[in-house]
Amino acid sequence: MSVVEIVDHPLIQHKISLMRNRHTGTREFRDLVSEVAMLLCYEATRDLPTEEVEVETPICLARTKVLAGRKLALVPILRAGLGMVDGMLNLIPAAKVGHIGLYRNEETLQPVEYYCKLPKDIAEREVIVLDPMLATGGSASDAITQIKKHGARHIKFIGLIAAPEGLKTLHANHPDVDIYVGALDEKLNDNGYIVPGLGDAGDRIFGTK
Ligand SMILES: O=P(O)(O)OC[C@H]1O[C@H](OP(=O)(O)OP(=O)(O)O)[C@H](O)[C@@H]1O
Ligand SMILES: O=c1cc[nH]c(=O)[nH]1
Ligand SMILES: [Mg+2]
Repeated sequence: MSVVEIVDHPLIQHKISLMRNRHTGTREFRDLVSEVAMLLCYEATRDLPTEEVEVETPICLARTKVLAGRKLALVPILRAGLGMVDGMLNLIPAAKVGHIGLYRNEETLQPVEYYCKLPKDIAEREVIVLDPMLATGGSASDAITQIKKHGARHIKFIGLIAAPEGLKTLHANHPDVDIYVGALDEKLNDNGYIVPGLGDAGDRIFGTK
């Protein structure tokens, strides 16, 4: 059974509220994206396997645990997913990073792919796909289909805010993928934006509007 989790930790709720505020500027917004990504990473990596090692502390020899060398890859969906990479790498610095470029056609809301560069050994890695916004779910679904075509079998998705439509579509298209989001919002508006949402995540991260 895959996981679909709304990680409504108080710190995440607080930081997402700051991000929703239209008066929050680019610099603060970017820091918040990174911080929330880090908090969601903590939850999404809870099931990573560990192994026992022996460590010499200043006091004695101790048997203790470290990560059991599972190889990870992060795949941000460009552009907005890029804002989540540094926060994730703070916690899992050994992860490789692939990139998938997608934008939504503003009229049809269908995702259009313009870039794909993944680690060569992606099929052997546990993959975490990153995108702050899960709106219709089309972009995340297409990105994961593309990653599966390259052989990856263990995939998780981390987003900051989801619409019910997006969560449903992603789960229906990829029932094997664990999904972690920081908030589940009310609905999509007629332009496919999440309500109440936070606006266009890419524009707010990069200051393009
Ligand atoms: O679930 P969906 O309906 O597919 O919408 C979500 C997508 O829309 C945004 O990207 P956008 O097209 O604005 O591109 P950008 O990141 O370059 O701004 C967002 O970052 C997701 O990738
Ligand atoms: O609300 C939305 C929907 C799609 N993409 C965004 O950046 N925001
Ligand atoms: Mg955008």
